[in-house]
Amino acid sequence: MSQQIYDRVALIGLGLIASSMGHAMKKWNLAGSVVGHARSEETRKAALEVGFCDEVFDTAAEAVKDADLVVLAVPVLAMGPIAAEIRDHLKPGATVTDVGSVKQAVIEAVAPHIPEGVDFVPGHPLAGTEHSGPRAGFATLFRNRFCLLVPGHARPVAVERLTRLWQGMGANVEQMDAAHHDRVLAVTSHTPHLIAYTMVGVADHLAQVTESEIIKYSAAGFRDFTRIAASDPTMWRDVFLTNKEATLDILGRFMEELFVLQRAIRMEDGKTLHDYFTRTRAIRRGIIEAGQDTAAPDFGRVKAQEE
Ligand SMILES: NC(=O)c1ccc[n+]([C@@H]2O[C@H](COP(=O)([O-])OP(=O)(O)OC[C@H]3O[C@@H](n4cnc5c(N)ncnc54)[C@H](O)[C@@H]3O)[C@@H](O)[C@H]2O)c1
Ligand SMILES: O=C(O)C(=O)C[C@]1(C(=O)O)C=C[C@@H](O)C=C1
Repeated sequence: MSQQIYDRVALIGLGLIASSMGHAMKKWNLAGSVVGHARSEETRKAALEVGFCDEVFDTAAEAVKDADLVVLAVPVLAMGPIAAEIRDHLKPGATVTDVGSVKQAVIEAVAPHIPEGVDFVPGHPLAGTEHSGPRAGFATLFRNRFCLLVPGHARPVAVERLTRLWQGMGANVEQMDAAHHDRVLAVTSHTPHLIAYTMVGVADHLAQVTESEIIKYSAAGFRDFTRIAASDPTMWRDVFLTNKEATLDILGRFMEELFVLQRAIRMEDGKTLHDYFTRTRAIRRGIIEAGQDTAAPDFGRVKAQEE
């Protein structure tokens, strides 16, 4: 049985990530109580019904009162206004964190509202699904996934405590600076999502392929694209608007490579295609091998948490 790390945790925004955190904190007894706020009554009711919140509040200001940890789990562009709303209601000594997919923009928007005596430790769990809302969460979402923390000026004791919470939820925690985070994520998450959205859009626009054919003949690769392209539109709109430069840079490089392959196909240059695919296959194998070494399930710890 894990040890409680916070007495009271307030989740602001009760969607996939917040509900998964709530479930995980309850399952492994990491918080004395979990309270929450969502704008809609329907979402607040769902959070109580599903059981990942003990109490819900109509406003974020009420929810954060007395909380030791406040988790901002709303779309990236909503973080700043929420921080402004809660600033005068935070408990002295509390920690504020967020789970946004972009870090520099969140820090710029939130940090100015963090009062003296409160620590801000931005974070980002590298785990998700294409589903959203309070019924989408599950306790094991973060298990064996990375959670990146960007501690900035936060006190080490606050960073260490939040690290223990994420570890308790099964994540491997690492620290990174915000600019590097945004660049890495532009490569590994943001641009791939944009490509998936585009590919599904292209298929949709092809007049000669009817919708039923797309579904009927959907091969595994395309189905994976449709899964990714089903992700929440508000969340991803905010990601691209706030990680603009890094995404545009990676997208530019992507298009350069695409033109190389396009030319190789037109010129029937099989060697270029074969060499390219050999290189990418090695990258995929490297990721899997790295997973076996570093990000592989720590069965001992997970088992201990389950007991
Ligand atoms: N879904 C993923 O794969 C994933 C993974 C890691 C991090 N994130 C990040 O986590 C955060 C939450 O994402 P999620 O997947 O849980 O989303 P979600 O859509 O499931 O939930 C978001 C919640 O925020 C609320 N909300 C939306 N706009 C709001 C506003 N203006 N003011 C107040 N509340 C608002 C929604 O009603 C909902 O309760 C985002 O910042 C996202 O970038 C998402
Ligand atoms: O698995 C998925 O559905 C995801 O897209 C999760 C994913 C990712 O790109 O890996 C999406 C956004 C995040 O900020 C973190 C994780």
